[in-house]
Amino acid sequence: MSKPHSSTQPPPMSNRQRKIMERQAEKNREMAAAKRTSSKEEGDAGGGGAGRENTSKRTPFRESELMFLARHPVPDFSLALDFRQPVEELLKKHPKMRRVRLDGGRKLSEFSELFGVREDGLDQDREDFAYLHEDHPAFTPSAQRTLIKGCLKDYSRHPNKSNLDAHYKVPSSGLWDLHENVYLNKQTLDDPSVFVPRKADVDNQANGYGSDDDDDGDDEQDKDGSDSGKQQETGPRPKPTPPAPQPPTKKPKPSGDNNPTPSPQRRQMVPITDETPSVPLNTPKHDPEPSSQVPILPPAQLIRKMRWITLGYQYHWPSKTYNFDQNAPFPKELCILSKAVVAAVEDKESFEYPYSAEDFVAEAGVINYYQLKDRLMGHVDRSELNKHAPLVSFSFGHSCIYLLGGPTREQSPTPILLQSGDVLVMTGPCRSAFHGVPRIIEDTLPDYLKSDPSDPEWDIYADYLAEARINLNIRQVYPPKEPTTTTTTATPLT
Ligand SMILES: O=C(O)CCC(=O)C(=O)O
Ligand SMILES: [Fe+2]
Repeated sequence: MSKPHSSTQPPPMSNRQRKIMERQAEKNREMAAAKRTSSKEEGDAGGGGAGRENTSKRTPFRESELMFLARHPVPDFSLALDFRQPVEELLKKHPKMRRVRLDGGRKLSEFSELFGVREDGLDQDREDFAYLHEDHPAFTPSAQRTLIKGCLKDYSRHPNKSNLDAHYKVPSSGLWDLHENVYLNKQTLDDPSVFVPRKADVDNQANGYGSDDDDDGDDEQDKDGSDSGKQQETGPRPKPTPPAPQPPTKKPKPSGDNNPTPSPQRRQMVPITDETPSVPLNTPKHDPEPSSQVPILPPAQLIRKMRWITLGYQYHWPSKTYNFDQNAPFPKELCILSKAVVAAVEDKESFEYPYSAEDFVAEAGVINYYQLKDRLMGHVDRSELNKHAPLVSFSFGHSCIYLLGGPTREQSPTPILLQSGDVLVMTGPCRSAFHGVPRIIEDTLPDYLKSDPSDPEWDIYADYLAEARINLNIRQVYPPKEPTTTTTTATPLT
């Protein structure tokens, strides 16, 4: 029953009025977000940071970002390269595109059974080309589900770090397990231990959370002034000495300096600029102060605030460099998988920039977790010492628009529709191209990820994916141990 409205209250709105107002509010939010991002970028690039976007100075990359992140009008998603449309149409629509035959190399399924043979027999030609047809995803639905489970449950545990670690004392068993316990009614929200406490509140207290393998290095850092976080076994591969640090063209800002109310780090809002140092610096790496303001949330909500986790050599976002003394064990299946992808595209005649799969070692990875409204602004991944090794990237869940630009933001980017199960390899000059994800596209979750009648455990993952995209990307950090002569032909990458 609706209440009669009093004269002091505004008159009730019609549905139409409400819709118009909501649309306007959304528009205002977008414009404010675009302004914030652009002023951040201008600030980072030393462009004055006036806080206002000078439309005449917008780069083609920025124009493209703005077009795809707009909600009204809805962008024309058909502008994006869709590798699953019939190949003739794809090539006709995008005359600059080439089709690369991969049949000289080994089949992906020889490397990993995650590239298994489809039960429906639709396998012919599947591995012949560097891009894919709708009926021939690189990953079978069940392989995608396996990797998604890995990304959410297994790889997100310590010692791998997540953005939440800066402010929360996440238990060593992982946030997903806690979420699962509540989801499966093994624990209820009446149980205080299901709420992950703030780091600021529990630091220096015996709290039952954390353990040796929960050590994030913060305390060590303060103690001795160096980035001496947890030392991990680095394995049999000797660490090459990193080249002498070069002074950055612009001083990297100390972390958390302009973030008075820290929230779980949103990597999306920290674009990497042209001036980001191209080699890791051996400077102390400071983390933001744990905030006493971050909300205490039920696991189902906190899990949606997880934006990234790092695998292998732990990446330090505030300084955009690696922590070379924090090398978490790299999941073996991901080493095999990424090597298989590099092998599939190695040394083909069509490529001018071969990289030998033998030289490829998966040493670091990032898993990006996107909620539907999230975005990752244009950047170049330039923190790895090895700028020639391909970057191998897997997409799961909702589709996105991926903008692939050139060496500067001046080059107009190519929008690519990345769908669940797609594999993207950035290699050759493309390895140092600007790229970003301005848009996750709603209602694009494939049916096979919405439910799995054969797996009752899948429901919790399906719920999460109903509003999410996951990107797993894998990098080689160091140059190969014994470089082969064929790998050094690439043009220098800035
Ligand atoms: O989400 C993606 O597809 C891209 C992620 C990315 O560029 C990165 O993590 O550096
Ligand atoms: Fe990237």
